[in-house]
This record gives sequence, C-alpha cells and structure tokens, in this order.
Amino acid sequence: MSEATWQKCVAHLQEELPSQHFITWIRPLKIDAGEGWINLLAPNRFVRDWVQDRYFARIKELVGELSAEVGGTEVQLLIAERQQRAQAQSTRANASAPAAVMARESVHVSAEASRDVELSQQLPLDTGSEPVSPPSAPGQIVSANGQIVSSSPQQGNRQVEVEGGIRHQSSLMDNYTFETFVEGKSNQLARAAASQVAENPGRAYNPLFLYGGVGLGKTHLMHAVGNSLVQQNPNARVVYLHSERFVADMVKALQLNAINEFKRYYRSVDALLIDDIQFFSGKERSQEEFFHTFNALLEGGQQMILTCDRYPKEIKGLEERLKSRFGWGLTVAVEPPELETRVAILLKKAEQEKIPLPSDAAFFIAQRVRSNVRELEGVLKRVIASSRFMARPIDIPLVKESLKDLLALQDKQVSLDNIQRTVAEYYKIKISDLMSKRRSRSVARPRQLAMALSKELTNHSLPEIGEGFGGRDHTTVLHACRKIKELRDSDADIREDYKNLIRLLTT
Ligand SMILES: Nc1ncnc2c1ncn2[C@@H]1O[C@H](COP(=O)(O)OP(=O)(O)OP(=O)(O)O)[C@@H](O)[C@H]1O
Repeated sequence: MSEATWQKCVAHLQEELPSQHFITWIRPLKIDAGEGWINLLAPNRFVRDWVQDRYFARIKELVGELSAEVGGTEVQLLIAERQQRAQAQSTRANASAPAAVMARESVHVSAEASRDVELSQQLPLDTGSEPVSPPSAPGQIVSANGQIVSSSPQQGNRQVEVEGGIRHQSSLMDNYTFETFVEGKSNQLARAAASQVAENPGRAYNPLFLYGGVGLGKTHLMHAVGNSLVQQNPNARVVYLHSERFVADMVKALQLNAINEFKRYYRSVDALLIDDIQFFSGKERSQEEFFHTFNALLEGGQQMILTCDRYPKEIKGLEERLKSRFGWGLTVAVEPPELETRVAILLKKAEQEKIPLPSDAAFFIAQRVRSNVRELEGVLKRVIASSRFMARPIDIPLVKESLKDLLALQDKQVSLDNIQRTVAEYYKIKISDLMSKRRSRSVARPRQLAMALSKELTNHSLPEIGEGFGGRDHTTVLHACRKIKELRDSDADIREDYKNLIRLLTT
C-alpha cells in the first residue's frame, strides 16, 4: 500500500464526510505502510477509538478497493495511537491480528471511562468557555453527512443509510414518535410542550424539562421531538444521550486530553436531549462541564430537552445554579396514566403488533397493572406471547391464564380491608367510620375515596364493594366512583390524596 493510494482513500473520505468530521477525525491520521499492511496512526486514543468505531469499516473497504485497482494484494489494516506504533507493528509481525483486536480494545476503554468522576475530579478543571466551533465527536455516533448525530449506542442502534455510502448508527428510537404516543390527562401538558418544542426548537421552551417516575414516557416524548426535528430538517444535528454517557464521554475526553473536542462536539448540535439527569447528582466535574454546555447552547438558541425522575429542586447533590437554570424554560411533570389512558396505550400497542385485543381484555389488564407504562407493555408482551404460543385469540380467560402469578400476588396485596385500613390511617379516622352511615364531609369523602380505590385496585364487583362498606347498595359505590373521578379533575387536594393512596397501596 503506497502513500499515494492512501491519499486517494483520504480524498474519498473527504468527499463522503462532512468537512468538520473529516478535519477532526481523518486528517490527523498518519500512516505507516508496507507490503500488504497499513497501520493508521491516530494522535491519541480518543481519536483512535472514534475512528475505529465510526470510520474503520469504510476505510477498510476503500483501501481494499483502491489496492485492487492498482493490482495490489489484500491489505491488512490496523489502527493504533501514534505512541503505540511499535506495539502495533509487533502485533502485526507476530500474527494477523488486525482490526478486531483493536476494536475490542476500544470497547474496553469505554467501559473503563465510565468509571466516572472520582477520577475526573482529580483531573485539571477546564472552565471551558471557548466559542462554539465545528463539530467533533467524543463517544458519539455521527451520520456520514452530519444529518443525524446521536449517541448512546445501547439505545436504538438502528442502522441509517446515508448519502455518501457510509453506514452509521443512530440512537434516536424511530418508533418513539408523537404518533405512537398516547395522550391522556397524565401526560397532556408534557405532550403539548413537546409538540411546541418540535415546532419551534430553541424558541418555544428552552430547556424543556420533563420529570416523573420511571417508565412514564419521558424518553419517548424526548425522542418524539428529536425524530420530528430530523423529519423536518434531515440536516438537523440532534444528539440524544443518557446522562451517564455524557459523564463517561467527559471522563474519557479528560483522560485523553481531548476535552476541547468534547466541548466543541456538544456545543455544535442543534438539539441536545439528555435523559435521566439525576445521574449528574454528586458528579461535580460533570456538572461544571454541563453547566458551560448548557449556557453555550442556550445562548446559541439550540434546543435542550432534559428528563429527570424528580423535580429539579429535589435533586440532591446538584448545584443550585443548574437547578435554577433548568427552570428557565418549562418544567412539566409526566404523571402515571389513569385507567382510560392505560387502556388506550394497550390498544395502541396491540395495534402496532397487529394483534387483536378486545377492549374488555385491555380493560382487565389496565385495571391490574397500574404502576407505569413500561410494566404495562411488559404484561401485554406476555399475553401476546401466550396467545401465539397457545394459538388462541386474546380474551379475558387467556389473560387470566397468562398472568396467573401476577394476579395471585395482587389479590393477596390489595384487599378491601387493606384499602379501608390505609384510607382510615391516611385521614386519621376510624375504620368503623367508613362503614357507618355518617354523612359529614370528613368521613363521607374518605369513604368515597376508599370505594373508588376498591373499584380501581381490586377485582371486586360494585355490589361486593358495597357489601364490604357496611352493606351499601351498588349504586352508592357507582356514585362514589363518579364523584371521585370528577373531583380528581377539579380538586388538586383530592387528586394528590388519590395518588398518594394508590402509591401506599401498590408499592
Ligand atoms: N403515553 C404513552 N404512549 C405510548 N407509549 C408509552 C407512553 N408512555 C410510555 N410509553 C412507553 O413505555 C415505555 C417506557 O417509556 P419511557 O422509556 O419513555 O419512560 P421514562 O419516563 O423515560 O422512564 P425512565 O425514567 O425509566 O427512563 C416505552 O416503551 C414507551 O414507548
């Protein structure tokens, strides 16, 4: 392999890649070549890993084609850091241990890097306020023509075919769209805010901060915005990553003295989506870096969407200045979906799977799986699997059969007694008050709540519940359920009480 052939390869890459990517990753490569082998020498381990992960396959392909054109033999390609040259040569001399060996090594480096911040805190602090400049890309996944940039390969991992012929991975989950997101009271505001952001990135709400418990659709909404931005503008540089990945990238960049590339990369995006920012908690160096990134993006009018499992002010170990900045845009809660939304989600997911799901079966499942949507999806998958396995259509008997263990556990946990005891304790009244005929508000409201909870959390029929509450008629129970539903919409205290009681009874 001659220098001239390598230069041809470089020329191809220059055409295929966005210029900033070419300048950052390809141009610094030097070669060391001989008959039948070529060793790419990267200035540091960081560039080596990056090229290894994103460009190596394409380079290999080009080198093969170009050597064949000049009648050369098969070329063995390696990549190493410049200082590892001797080692790489000895590897080469010893055996044919090319790309794969190096590739494995790069995976190892990433894992090492995620050891996090204890290490990074010993490293020099760079307050980093240099201007935004063209992208380079630590630990990220970049499309060949820059049209999608995303991160965190453990996410979507879908292959994207892009102009220029290089295949890259993008981690925007393409099924997490607005179309596949079911709207209900619990997520209405978050859904509306996300659509606004998708329509007016950088202007509507910046940052958009979504918070709420696990598995409630925050990540889904975030990706929906990202997908929408890319759909509207295929050149939009949308970066999605988990906050742990941000930390790991930063640690790695510090270790490898490539912090400026790290900064440039994160500050050059059109939209930065960071999931589960509670992981920044206690990681001071990452917070420092993120703070500067945050400011640069905000100043540049680039959109940020952040998710967290709690309200920003409640994140312990997070700097006050970050907490206050998170509130500069819009902070919206995503709540656990109510029964009707759970049913709608199940029906939608079944439709996506092209499996008929009768609404009574959907209702049956939704009444029993209340904690979050991820769990709901898991249960539906189980039911679908049973249906396929037994070659039977989904109906309530099949659902009961496939969820036998789960239902048995639930029946044990939530009983009328349990509900009555919990409600009485919560309102500091006597259980006998719940059974009594007393009509004063301080007793009647808790009683109605307890009845509504019994309908929601147990499999008892209305007459059975009435019976369990001092022998009342089923219409009284029905009235209680309707009243509580109405109050949950109009009265914040009742809404809060209901939510707290559900939590007390189900966790
Ligand atoms: N309203 C919804 N409509 C359709 N699917 C939903 C909805 N809410 C959640 N999901 C689905 O539930 C699963 C979990 O959602 P997601 O990962 O977005 O939750 P999350 O709030 O980000 O949770 P975590 O904090 O655990 O990451 C996903 O498969 C998502 O598609």
